[in-house]
Amino acid sequence: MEIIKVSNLHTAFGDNIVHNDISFSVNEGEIFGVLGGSGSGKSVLVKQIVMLNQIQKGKIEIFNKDISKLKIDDLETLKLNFSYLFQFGALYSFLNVIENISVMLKEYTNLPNDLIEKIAYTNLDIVGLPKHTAKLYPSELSGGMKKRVALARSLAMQPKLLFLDEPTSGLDPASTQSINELLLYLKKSLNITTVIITHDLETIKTVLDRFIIIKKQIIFDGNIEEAMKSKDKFIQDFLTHKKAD
Ligand SMILES: Nc1ncnc2c1ncn2[C@@H]1O[C@H](COP(=O)(O)OP(=O)(O)OP(=O)(O)O)[C@@H](O)[C@H]1O
Repeated sequence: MEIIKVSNLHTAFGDNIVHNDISFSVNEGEIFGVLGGSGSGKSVLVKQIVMLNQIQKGKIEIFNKDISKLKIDDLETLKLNFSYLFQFGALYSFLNVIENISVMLKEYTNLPNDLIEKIAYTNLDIVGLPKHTAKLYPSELSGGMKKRVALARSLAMQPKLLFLDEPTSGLDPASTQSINELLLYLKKSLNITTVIITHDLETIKTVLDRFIIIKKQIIFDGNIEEAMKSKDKFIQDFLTHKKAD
């Protein structure tokens, strides 16, 4: 089942044409990648899907609903179904780990505090962080741990759709691998549909079910095996990192 359907999207800022007739869809339960060189419009595209940026021309449907036609109340309800980790890992420095994980639950639900704490501890465990990290502050965490806390905070709202912008950026290879393993574990255990913007070759090869590569238009839509077989030089260079940035 298609969860997101983007049709004939055009986006331009002045003379700068960023998206020229972009169409693709994301299926339920898959980990879908949005790839492309720097400035190719990945962030703008994802922000349009999560309704942080306006759609200029074209259509985006989520759960079969045209998001530009929804009334404000229906939009707010729809937004509760997804989490967007913009600048993945940005935590509140003055809150400890468990308070950071609880933030959204406190803001968007009327659940009692003891239940919020229980949910927060469950999500701490889901992302593989031991209980004793609960009272630590962000300054006391490694980069990989911060990303896990940010992920736990998003998962606490039980989203059906998760958007991750560069989930492994700034991490060493070992931490990157463990975040990639976590993403695969989450897919298996929670069946969330995930859209990831990434440049990381390991993530592209091991985590993504399917991906698009954009360069004004969609120049590739498929899985890693299909991409590897492509004769297109840009795609080959992209997958060997000659053109990923
Ligand atoms: N509000 C805006 N006003 C004008 N131009 C914008 C605006 N937002 C984005 N752009 C332009 O749109 C293009 C795409 O930007 P975007 O941030 O989506 O790129 P990206 O693919 O995510 O790049 P990167 O990998 O470097 O993060 C860029 O040329 C950028 O300068």
